[in-house]
Amino acid sequence: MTADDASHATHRYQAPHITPWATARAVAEAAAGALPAEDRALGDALGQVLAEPLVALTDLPSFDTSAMDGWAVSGPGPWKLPPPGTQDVLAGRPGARPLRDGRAVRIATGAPIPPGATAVLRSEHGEVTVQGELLASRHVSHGQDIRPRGGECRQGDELAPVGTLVTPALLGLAAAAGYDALAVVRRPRVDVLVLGDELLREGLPEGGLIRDALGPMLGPWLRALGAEPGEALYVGDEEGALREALAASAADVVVTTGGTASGPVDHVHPTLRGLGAELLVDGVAVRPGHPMLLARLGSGRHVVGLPGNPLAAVAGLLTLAEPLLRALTGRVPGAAVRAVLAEDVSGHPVDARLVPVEYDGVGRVRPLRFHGPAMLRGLAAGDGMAVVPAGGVGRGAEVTVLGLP
Ligand SMILES: Nc1nc2c(c(=O)[nH]1)N[C@H]1C(S)=C(S)[C@@H](COP(=O)(O)OP(=O)(O)OC[C@H]3O[C@@H](n4cnc5c(N)ncnc54)[C@H](O)[C@@H]3O)O[C@H]1N2
Ligand code: MOO
Repeated sequence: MTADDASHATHRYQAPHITPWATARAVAEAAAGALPAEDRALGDALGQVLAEPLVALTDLPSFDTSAMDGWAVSGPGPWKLPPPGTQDVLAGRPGARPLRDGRAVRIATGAPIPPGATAVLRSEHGEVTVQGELLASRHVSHGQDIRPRGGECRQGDELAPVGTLVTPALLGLAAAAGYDALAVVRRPRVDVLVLGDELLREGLPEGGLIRDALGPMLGPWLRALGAEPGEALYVGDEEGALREALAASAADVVVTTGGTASGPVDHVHPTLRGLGAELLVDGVAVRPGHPMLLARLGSGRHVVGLPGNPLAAVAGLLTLAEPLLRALTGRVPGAAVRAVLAEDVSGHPVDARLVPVEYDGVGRVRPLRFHGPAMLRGLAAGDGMAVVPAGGVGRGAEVTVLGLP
């Protein structure tokens, strides 16, 4: 044995260590911290996470405003109206003239309340007499249907803390509060390397070749997890191809598919070994997907090795890529979703199982057929993946359900 062989023999890769499923997720989440902040225009920030608190840049509303179409009135009625042809008070038009006691003026929803107005009378609650006087058909209380300046927030109020996911609703709030851009955590760049000479990128499977199911699935899935995925890159099974592809990538995370097992062309372990990578997780006690791995390259970048069987790859995505990307994107974990099983689900004797499930409409989940490691049919019909502990669980038991994008 040469010195080089000896170092390999004692290296951690040579002693496969199966990590419990929950531990693997915790290791992946702890493997990285949030990436630096960047400014993004509102239109480009969806799905990123606030790197700074959202602080109101203005009072909201920023002026006293009418909540209804009708008349701005001053004091108790009846009220005198301005002569016909006088300008109404409309939304977006500044400079409403002051209203004296006993006077009223027509006003639109969202228009600034004229100085001196004490309430808004809704159009359906007022009547104009032939003498041109406005009468109310019901009592008008002081301040009625006036939205006061600052009723929602004052300038400087914190509207959302650091770590908040930028949703469509948050974009609307940010715009209302005066923002054109947001400081958000940069999206991790992820390269997807699809391994395998047997894969076709279009057309029908033939002659022992099959369609690549992972390239088309992983990009959108990674984007939903907050990443910026590149185009899938196809890496042949020849010696050295994976090493070159890893060396050429400048991404924060490289996700590989296939080649994690110990077949003759399974290059992931030997390549990582050759690069001196640190294996943080090397095999997980979960079915499908147990050959999945997580490694850190010398540059500090991470490699998530997903098994080639498509449902096993999804198990690896949910177990390792999701927590790692959650850490890199600064997302806070949502509350675990728990649901009651509508049917018994058999378990693996020692490993956890991830089983595609659908909601049954009354808050329970039922396992789906076509859940074999090489199948996506159950998953594509599903609402989530139930985590079934070793030994299985009976109908009526509660399980954790991992959501799908
Ligand atoms: N002797 C053993 N053999 C295998 C073991 C084992 O423990 N001992 N584990 C099995 C399990 S479990 C899995 S999962 C696979 C993992 O294999 P790899 O990650 O090395 O993946 P491949 O061998 O490259 O492919 C497995 C399977 O998946 C198909 N595949 C691969 N890529 C794609 C793709 N992009 N789209 C669709 N299908 C894909 C590939 O054709 C193979 O059929 O190893 C088992 N073997
Ligand atoms: O567990 Mo493999 O990951 O069954 O397909």
